[in-house]
Amino acid sequence: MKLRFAPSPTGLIHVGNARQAIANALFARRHNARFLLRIDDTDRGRSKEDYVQALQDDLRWLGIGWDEFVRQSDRLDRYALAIEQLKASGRLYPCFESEQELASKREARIRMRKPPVYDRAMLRMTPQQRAQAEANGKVPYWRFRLSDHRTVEWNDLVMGACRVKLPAISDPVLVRADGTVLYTLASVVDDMELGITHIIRGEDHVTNTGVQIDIAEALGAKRNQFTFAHLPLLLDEGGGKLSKRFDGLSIRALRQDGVEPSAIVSYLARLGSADDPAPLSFDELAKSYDLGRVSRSAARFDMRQLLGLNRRIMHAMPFEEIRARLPEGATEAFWLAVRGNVDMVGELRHWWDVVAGEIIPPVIEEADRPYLLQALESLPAEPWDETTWKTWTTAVKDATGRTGRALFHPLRLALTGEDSGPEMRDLLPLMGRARVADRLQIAAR
Ligand SMILES: Nc1ncnc2c1ncn2[C@@H]1O[C@H](COP(=O)(O)OP(=O)(O)OP(=O)(O)O)[C@@H](O)[C@H]1O
Repeated sequence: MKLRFAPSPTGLIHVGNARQAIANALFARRHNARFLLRIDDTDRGRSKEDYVQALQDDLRWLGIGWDEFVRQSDRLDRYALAIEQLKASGRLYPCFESEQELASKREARIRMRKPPVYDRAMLRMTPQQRAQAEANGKVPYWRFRLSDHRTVEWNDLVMGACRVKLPAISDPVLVRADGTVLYTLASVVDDMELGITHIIRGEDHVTNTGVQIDIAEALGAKRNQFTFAHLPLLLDEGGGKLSKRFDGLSIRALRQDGVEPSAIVSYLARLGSADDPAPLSFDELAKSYDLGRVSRSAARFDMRQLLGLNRRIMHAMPFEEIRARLPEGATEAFWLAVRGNVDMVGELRHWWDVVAGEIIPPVIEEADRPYLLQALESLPAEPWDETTWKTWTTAVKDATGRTGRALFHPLRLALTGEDSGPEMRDLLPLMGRARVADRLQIAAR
């Protein structure tokens, strides 16, 4: 068995693309299959080298590796051979109509209430007419002649029984006038020659699949040579289509925000499936990965759910795993104190400033200011440990008669600048007496 993920390097990969990469990688791991990363860069105008690098970095960062790597731009000679084969068998035919001519034909068909399918006029062209067109300086592009009357059927691992009626589709252009090949053909040639057995991709390719099965068979593929799985598209939070052109939900942006790769993988692996997203390792996810449990309707990306998963992963993360990404000087005690209160790594800086740096002095209610100075008088001498907060607040309670929120809240606010956060019991020894005394005085002003 062999699978492939085949992105086009036309932008930063987003969570929708990543969902396909993850589905392929998990399925490959589950079935001990080979996994190929194929760069679909036949569109030279839109493909960028920087994106080829970026998508590999993003996949590696997600923990997705591959056994083989190919680029379509290195395989142009293979496509040229396939083109010759299809020309020789009469399945590729030259066309000369301009965009404008095609558009007016389409409009005419729509007016006549006929489906706007290409009428194959060029198939009826005589050799003399063709010679005449070329003599006039026209260079043909080439369409694939789809099988007549055929309905292509396959049993999709996600969508179930699928059918694509070829007569309802225009013969696809496979070679442009400048001789460059289109993705539709290049992809088929690669899948056949590189031994791909399972094609997992987005639902946007369902029609392509009907066409590509017909092309593959014209090139000698067996019936049902490939097994297909089309995953529904992932929509953004507003229900819109994700695009590489807007990078808000790119893997790169989530990484920069400090979201954990394992949270993204866990979330996308199970989003829109019968299994609830859970913080699992890649191997654990692979063990139970089942395309039959993926829903057939579009899934919607939900940032809150992803952050919820991220939070769960961070809460359980040992110090050694996070160490390199903590603010400089941060200790294990700091990590254990704050990890229950952060959604993302990016928020750690703030809590490090709270215990070891500066905070913006909070605004304290007038009535609480003298209270803070009273509390300062009861502040125990160092050394401090996790019992200090209790000892101190008990003394403050006895001295002031305050209890509950009136006792604790002004102290938390004065010391951290926040209404809530990690346990004060844990923060206090990290702050140290001098910083605590200082903050009480500043807040009481
Ligand atoms: N919103 C989406 N949800 C799920 N899968 C998607 C989504 N958009 C694209 N894909 C899938 O991502 C894989 C990589 O495709 P590709 O790189 O062509 O992505 P694309 O976002 O459609 O690119 P482009 O915008 O450059 O056309 C394909 O399997 C495609 O079906």
